[in-house]
Amino acid sequence: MAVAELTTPTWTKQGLGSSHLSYLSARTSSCRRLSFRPLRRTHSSRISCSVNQTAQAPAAVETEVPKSNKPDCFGVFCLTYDLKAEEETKSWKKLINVAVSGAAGMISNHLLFKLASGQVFGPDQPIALKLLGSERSFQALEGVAMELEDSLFPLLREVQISIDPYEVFQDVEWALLIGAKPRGPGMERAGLLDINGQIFAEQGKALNAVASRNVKVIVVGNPCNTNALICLKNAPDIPAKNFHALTRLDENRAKCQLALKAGVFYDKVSNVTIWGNHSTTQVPDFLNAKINGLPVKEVITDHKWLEEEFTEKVQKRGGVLIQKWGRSSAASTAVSIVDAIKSLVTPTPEGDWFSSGVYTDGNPYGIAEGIVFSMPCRSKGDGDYELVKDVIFDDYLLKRITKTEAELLAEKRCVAHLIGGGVAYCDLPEDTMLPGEM
Ligand SMILES: NC(=O)c1ccc[n+]([C@@H]2O[C@H](COP(=O)([O-])OP(=O)(O)OC[C@H]3O[C@@H](n4cnc5c(N)ncnc54)[C@H](O)[C@@H]3O)[C@@H](O)[C@H]2O)c1
Repeated sequence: MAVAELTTPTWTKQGLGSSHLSYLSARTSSCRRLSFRPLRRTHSSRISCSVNQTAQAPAAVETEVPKSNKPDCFGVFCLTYDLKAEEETKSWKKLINVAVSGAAGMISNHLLFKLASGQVFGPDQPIALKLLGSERSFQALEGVAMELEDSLFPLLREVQISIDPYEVFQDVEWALLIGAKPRGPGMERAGLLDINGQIFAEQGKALNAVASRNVKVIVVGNPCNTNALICLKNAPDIPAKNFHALTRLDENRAKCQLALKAGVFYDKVSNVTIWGNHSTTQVPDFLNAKINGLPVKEVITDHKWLEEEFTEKVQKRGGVLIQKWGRSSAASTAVSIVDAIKSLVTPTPEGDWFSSGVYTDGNPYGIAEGIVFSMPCRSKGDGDYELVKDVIFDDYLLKRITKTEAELLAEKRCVAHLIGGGVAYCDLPEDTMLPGEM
């Protein structure tokens, strides 16, 4: 069934201040009828479907001035615009609440519009966006919300902006945690782990207190694996399995490099795992990866390239991009967040898998427990995942996995004070932040 489509509305200002505009008419693409429910009115007023899109003069409304009963909403999203219950059950799904932190940042500037358009959760999934920013970014956050208003996305039913995670995370089913502090001049990596770790400890506590008990959390802000660990340790009432650290951009970059080397389009590349940390110790796995269903090592016979250049190309991609573009890779990161969500809400194609940084407890590979480590996952499309069992290892792969594992264990020691592990002890061997992601 076609999705309701909001068009140029006839509107009226109702003395509530400039942000309180009331939609009086709307139409659907299939010319169905929508109901409009001004808040605090006793009746729903049914508006006929109209295809007339010429600008109409503002119409006076003679009923009591509607006031929002959604104290935390933004502008036009304080008004309810919903389908009649019986239409809703037939066509649209129940509203989902999605929180995005760092919502005024560069990555979010791409991601939010994908979420609101239906590209991520589907064209029948209405969405409430709850935007978390920092104090410094609050005005920019209002700007973002205004752009969302002006985009007239039919599926976008609510927008809330705040700097308080306890407000923003209320009842959320997805939390996309992008906001983090960049590394300041002279700041050691350990310093960044601590400063951002505190943000994720607080956000973990807030999720634990107010989010849906089955919330899915994707941590993007760096260092994302250890931030995800901190977050999940501070949210003991939410399954640890629900927390992810984003390594999908690395997977996508690895697929692109393999496709380029093999001279095939990237849809022919499958079964690519990124093992470990989202840092320069990450391990893009070419042993288990396939091209046209064949092992990569059979298709790319230049094994020296695979062992010596491929990994570096994946790791340095962000840095090269900054040199060309003058800014970091926000658009492709947003795309990879979309990919990561879609991988959890749609069944994984037969025989394939995707990478995600997930909690290691119970993993079948012998990786140390109690850390967040990127591993190969499959999903039935229900938001959950299972780890893939039928992968192979050789000495080359194991050696590198051990190195990235050691790094994550060192990061864990560094943030012990934030995860209930006693006194922190920081012995990070080297700086392994990915170029371009400070
Ligand atoms: N995992 C990945 O694949 C990947 C890829 C690219 C970037 N990153 C990381 O994502 C993060 C965001 O990148 P960006 O380019 O959007 O940065 P950005 O600086 O453009 O945006 C970050 C936003 O977060 C906000 N913020 C800071 N502290 C906050 C807090 N406590 N709560 C809410 N918001 C807060 C800032 O005000 C800013 O608006 C960085 O840490 C970056 O390193 C991760």
